[in-house]
Amino acid sequence: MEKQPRLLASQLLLKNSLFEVSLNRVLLTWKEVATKKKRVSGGMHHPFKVGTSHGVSVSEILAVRELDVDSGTKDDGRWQKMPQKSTEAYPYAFTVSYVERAWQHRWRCSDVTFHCLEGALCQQWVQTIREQLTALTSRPKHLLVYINPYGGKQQGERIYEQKVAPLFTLASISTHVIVTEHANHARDHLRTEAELKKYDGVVCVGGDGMFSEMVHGLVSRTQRDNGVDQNSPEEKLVPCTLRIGIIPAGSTDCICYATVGINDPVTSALHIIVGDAQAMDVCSVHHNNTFLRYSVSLLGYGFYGDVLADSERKRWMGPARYDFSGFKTFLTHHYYEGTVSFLPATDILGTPRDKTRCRAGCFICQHNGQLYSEDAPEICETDPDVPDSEYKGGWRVIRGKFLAINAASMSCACPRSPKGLSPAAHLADGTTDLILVRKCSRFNFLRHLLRHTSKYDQFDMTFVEVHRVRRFRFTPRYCQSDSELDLRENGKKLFSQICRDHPACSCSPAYSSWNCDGEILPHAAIEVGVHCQLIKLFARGIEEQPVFEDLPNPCAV
Ligand SMILES: CCCCCCCCCCCCC/C=C/[C@@H](O)[C@H](CO)NC(=O)CCCCCCCCCCCCCCC
Ligand SMILES: Nc1ncnc2c1ncn2[C@@H]1O[C@H](COP(=O)(O)OP(=O)(O)OP(=O)(O)O)[C@@H](O)[C@H]1O
Ligand SMILES: [Ca+2]
Repeated sequence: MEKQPRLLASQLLLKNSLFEVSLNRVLLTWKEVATKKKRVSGGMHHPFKVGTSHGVSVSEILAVRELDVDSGTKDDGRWQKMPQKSTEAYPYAFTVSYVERAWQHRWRCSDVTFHCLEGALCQQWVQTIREQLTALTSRPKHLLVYINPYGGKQQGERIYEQKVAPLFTLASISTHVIVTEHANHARDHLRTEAELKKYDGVVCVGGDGMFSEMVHGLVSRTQRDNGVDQNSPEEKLVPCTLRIGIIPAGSTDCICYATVGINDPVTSALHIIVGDAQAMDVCSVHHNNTFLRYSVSLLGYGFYGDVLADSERKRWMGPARYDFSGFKTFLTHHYYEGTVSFLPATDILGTPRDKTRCRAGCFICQHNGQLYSEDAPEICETDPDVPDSEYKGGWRVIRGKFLAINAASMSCACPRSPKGLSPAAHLADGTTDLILVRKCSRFNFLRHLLRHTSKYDQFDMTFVEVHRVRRFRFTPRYCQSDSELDLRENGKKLFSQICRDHPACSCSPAYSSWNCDGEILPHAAIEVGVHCQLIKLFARGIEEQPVFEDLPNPCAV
């Protein structure tokens, strides 16, 4: 890294030891200096350096405040006990709050207090650090916050008040907080009423369902403001400028997992405060040229659709409903017939079987995002060796009986499956991973499911295939027309009809439902397109390792 000119350097007291403290445009560092004098050549007394350096990136400083040492209080009102020695000899002090990395991608707010000999020096430090922070233009100053009081374990309000609001106050972020009163309250407010010009970002406190509300509100609003028709599946959508923050308080929190690495409210609040940005792909889902919904994580037909449909009736069970319904759906073992057509993404870097993972600063997302913005042609080579598939104008067509059809636009990592449904999927590469699980025995399907929780490859099975695609369509076998909905309402009739027609079948119903990020879609026949980097989150992707490899953890102080 290019050496940055020093802005300030002083010897300050920290926990009764003298430190050489230095600030440049990138780093605040401090290194212990021995207090014992040592005679060196030339007859002068020089302090000799002991201990190791501690450093924090300026971009990860949350706040700085002067301490009123005489009265023994911080200016945030909290009492602080001053060491006797420092109050006598170093009567002025300031505290720097900064991001400290803890276990498993968690971030914590840590404080370090430096004591100065003179008030002017103390003020100079505070002022210079404040100027540095003001220069960080990506940091939000005004946020619009929506809290779902009923998400997950119904702890949204408590989590926000106790863990998040104090951090926003510390970082001088002003908020307008709305506690939602009904489902889609946040979505509709964002889409029609919210004065978005007043804010630097929107935040939701809740689970994936609340995040989905934010996406729908913000994307729809942006298209409306720019005169784009959402109902046209071919339309290129306009990216949203406001970033979205998620304070996790839901049942699955898979967006948090995949974008931050953990579902921890404090960690997410800190990513918002430092003004992180992570672009994300969004899929639009249409039926017969009518817009249905957007999806950012999972579009699942068959297994995950059936799990969701069953679990919706058991919301009272809380997050455990998914395990209960998952077990039940596994036992029912239904398969569904239909045709999947898709446009493979052939011009991009990366495949769903890669060992590399989408991580902070992902090169594949950067590269493919650039390709997408240059409107590279989507050409697909034909592959005559693939059985029961056809090619039509670059599209591949596969007919079959499927236990599950899943499209994962990101890994979908979550506590149930830390590597996710598609471990090598990318957050912002303009593609979704289409996973086809064909009809197989219960035992084999269990093996496939179990591999989501182990190091073994869930795609390395004869009945599973995975394709990285830009668009796809699905048409269920028993319904090629608009009468699909009526038929679905008359499901029982159709079910028995099919069983009469196919006496050897295992009595699978004709239709499943699509699980679209945890919402049931009203149609089985859908068309899906990926919109590369349509939204931005207050996140940076999962960090691979600590930023300062050569410096010890600042929490050592
Ligand atoms: C044997 C254990 C196998 C475990 C395999 C687990 C794979 C789990 C993969 C989870 C992927 C979640 C994708 C996230 C989707 C979100 O947009 C959405 C909204 O929050 N969540 C769900 O739809 C919620 C969907 C929740 C689905 C839970 C499925 C649980 C399956 C349990 C199967 C038990 C079989 C036991 C046989 C003895
Ligand atoms: N005030 C409210 N009353 C009832 N439902 C609400 C309210 N506010 C939001 N919702 C709806 O609650 C649903 C679930 O919320 P949320 O996503 O926060 O939690 P969850 O379902 O427990 O978590 P996950 O989506 O991660 O499984 C959302 O789809 C949202 O539309
Ligand atoms: Ca993607």
